Amino acid sequence: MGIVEQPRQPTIEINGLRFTYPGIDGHPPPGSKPLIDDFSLTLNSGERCLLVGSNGAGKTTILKILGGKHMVEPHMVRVLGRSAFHDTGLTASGDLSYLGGEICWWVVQWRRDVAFAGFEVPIQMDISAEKMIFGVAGIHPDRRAELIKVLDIDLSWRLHKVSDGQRRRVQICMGLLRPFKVLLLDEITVDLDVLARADLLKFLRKECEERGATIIYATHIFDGLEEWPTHMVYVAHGKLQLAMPMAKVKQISNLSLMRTVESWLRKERDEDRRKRKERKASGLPEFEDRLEGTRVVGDPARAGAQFTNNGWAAGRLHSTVAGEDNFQLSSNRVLR
Ligand SMILES: Nc1ncnc2c1ncn2[C@@H]1O[C@H](COP(=O)(O)OP(=O)(O)OP(=O)(O)O)[C@@H](O)[C@H]1O
Repeated sequence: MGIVEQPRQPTIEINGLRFTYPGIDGHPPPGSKPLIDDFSLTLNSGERCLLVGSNGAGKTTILKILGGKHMVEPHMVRVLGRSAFHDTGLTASGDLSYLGGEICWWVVQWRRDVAFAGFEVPIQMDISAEKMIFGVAGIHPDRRAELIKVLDIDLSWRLHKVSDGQRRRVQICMGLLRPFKVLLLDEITVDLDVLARADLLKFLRKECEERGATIIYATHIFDGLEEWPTHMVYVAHGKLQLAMPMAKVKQISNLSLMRTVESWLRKERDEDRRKRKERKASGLPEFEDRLEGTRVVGDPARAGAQFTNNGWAAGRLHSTVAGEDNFQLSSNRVLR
């Protein structure tokens, strides 16, 4: 099938998003500053957007909000014109799909730790890849066959015996079986070998070009990504720093994608260090906005995360990075 010119319709609309993780009482801790603040972005059908930023910048949080996993006011986030949190039909229908780095429920379910002679012994249920993949009802056989081929899955794999990368391939296949309209990828390719990753990226690109799907992909791995995205979004401290088409990124930086992102993060880190030094010199605590004493709810895997959040400081980057004047800050909510 050839490339079809897709009509430009916003599939993802983020309007002045603000978000703070709730404390133990389900409300943001008093006096806390929002983790995500004044974040606006619009993406259209067919666009593939790379979401980049340093560790703790807020990428996963943004993707989870878009995926309907955290509640925000309905007008702040619209996916296919609907509120992802309030309209559960979006994910139930498969139109919106979120694939995160976390091991999903069925991986956890077949590994249960049992007490045996005083030790915690993991027992694993013996399930085949075939049973998992063919267990999903209502999938077009051609799409299923294509994904099995793209991800090079051996249907006879017993999932308790395969490698992490092989298990991840099955997880990704399950997540892509239904023909999504919006796909949110939170670095899911770390375990994949170079061939599996390249073939998956090619498949995802085709999904956008032929079916008009929209993809946001948060990653720290830029190998083989040079020609993949149509747009780039850079987030720092929960704020949008840059949102632009890839062609423009290439205009403002003649470095490779990885070196370009590296230069942005280096500038950001240098600026953070400078601000901390200034605070310290003026007798203030080096880190702003400590959230000690709050408890985290909603995501047990992150239960300790609040204690590493001390470096979070409000405020947009004041210096610009590669491309200086070409930088478009969060007022530029539409990517062109
Ligand atoms: N459930 C939670 N409760 C409280 N704070 C959280 C929770 N999850 C994440 N955070 C904090 O929110 C901030 C942003 O985290 P997030 O996971 O969104 O960052 P990220 O950009 O995806 O980082 P990375 O590149 O390391 O994956 C971090 O400072 C983190 O400590």
